[in-house]
Amino acid sequence: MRLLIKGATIVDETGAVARRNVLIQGDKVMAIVDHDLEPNDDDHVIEAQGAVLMPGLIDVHVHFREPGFEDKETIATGSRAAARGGFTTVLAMPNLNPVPVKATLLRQQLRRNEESGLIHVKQYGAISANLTAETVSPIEELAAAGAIGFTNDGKGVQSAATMLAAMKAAKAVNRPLVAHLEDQSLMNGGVMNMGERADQLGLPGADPLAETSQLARDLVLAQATGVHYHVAHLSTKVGVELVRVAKTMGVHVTAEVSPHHLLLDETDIQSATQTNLKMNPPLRTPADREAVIAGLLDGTIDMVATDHAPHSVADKRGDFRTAAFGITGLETCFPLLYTHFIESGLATLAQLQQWLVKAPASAFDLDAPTVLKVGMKADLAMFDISHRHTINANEFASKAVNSPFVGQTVTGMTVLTMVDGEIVYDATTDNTGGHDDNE
Ligand SMILES: NC(=O)N[C@@H](CC(=O)O)C(=O)O
Ligand SMILES: [Zn+2]
Ligand SMILES: [Zn+2]
Repeated sequence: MRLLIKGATIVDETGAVARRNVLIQGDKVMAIVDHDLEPNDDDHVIEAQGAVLMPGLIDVHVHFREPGFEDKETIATGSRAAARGGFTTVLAMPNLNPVPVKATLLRQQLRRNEESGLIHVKQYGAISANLTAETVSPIEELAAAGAIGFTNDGKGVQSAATMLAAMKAAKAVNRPLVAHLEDQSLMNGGVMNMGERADQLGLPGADPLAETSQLARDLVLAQATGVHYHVAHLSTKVGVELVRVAKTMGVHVTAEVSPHHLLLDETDIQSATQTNLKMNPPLRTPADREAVIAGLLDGTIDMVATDHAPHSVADKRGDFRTAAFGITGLETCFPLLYTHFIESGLATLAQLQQWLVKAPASAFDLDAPTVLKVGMKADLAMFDISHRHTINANEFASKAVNSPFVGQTVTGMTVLTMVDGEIVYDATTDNTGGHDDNE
């Protein structure tokens, strides 16, 4: 069977926006034309009516929780959430139980991802055992087993010697080293950003120097080793400045920012019970938020990654002192960015495609399509950008509902997601959600 998508809005190879008819056969895009295509009798025809068709989105930072924490999310539910968000490739974090810290575990994990994943689920290996050990894991073996990169996400690498050894090993196998920046000695048991807001709420604040001092250290180590160093969830103004300077110094550094650090800051926290505003790194100041926006727009920050961090309702219960760190992101990313960056006129559709497709694919050397063209693998997502809706936790395909964006009205909705030419999400038959109102 062939799939004919009529009247889709695309960003073509030159970056121009055009209206096209797109023919998909097997796992490939066979034709992209501006004239009518006569469908065969058994062709599946979809009227796009101007919906935006792009290569499937790529998220280099997700938590799928399986094995170890299946009450929060599984590979099946996480990848359904990804498909519903228009993502066709994700890179899954290793804060699992067991942590994939040797080749046998990594291979098992890749098998799980392959068997249960509705989309392409790549896997990071851990820098060290338990995400905290000072001895670096067997990175060469893990790379040979298929690790896409290395990180202890969830924990900062406390020792410079450990980080240096990890970078040397990652450089030797030509895989990226991804850093969750958190110097434990500067955290003060913080549950939000240190400063006036934390004081007003009477909550312990984490010093932003925990991020920036470790970043400064790592950039120096990255320069010395030549490793590809990738900054996870960059959240501070000084951090953006450090990355900017490092790039001019020739350090091989890339950086991601999360939608929530672009769109929220600590002033959004009105009460300690709003636990869906609790995550690591914490929401920072308005000046930090402005700086990460500017950094994304000027290319200092390369890409957006959601840090999809599902937690159960029980884990997010209580207040900032007790609730788990982290929020979901896969199902709200596109509409939030579309609404606040494209519709508002701050950026173009081509830039959005850069942040969510091209930059992640190129930084992590992924075999994913990055531009809509004939012959491309049919990993595709289509978004209705005339559709406005209010984000509703009941509709999430994720097991989790811990999103601070529930209740916000946004523009843009995934209508179709395809992986290798197979439809993995279709809004017209979407019945993935199933959360009770009072969950
Ligand atoms: N971002 C978070 O607040 N939490 C993440 C861990 C992480 O990304 O550091 C999680 O695994 O829940
Ligand atoms: Zn992290
Ligand atoms: Zn994370």
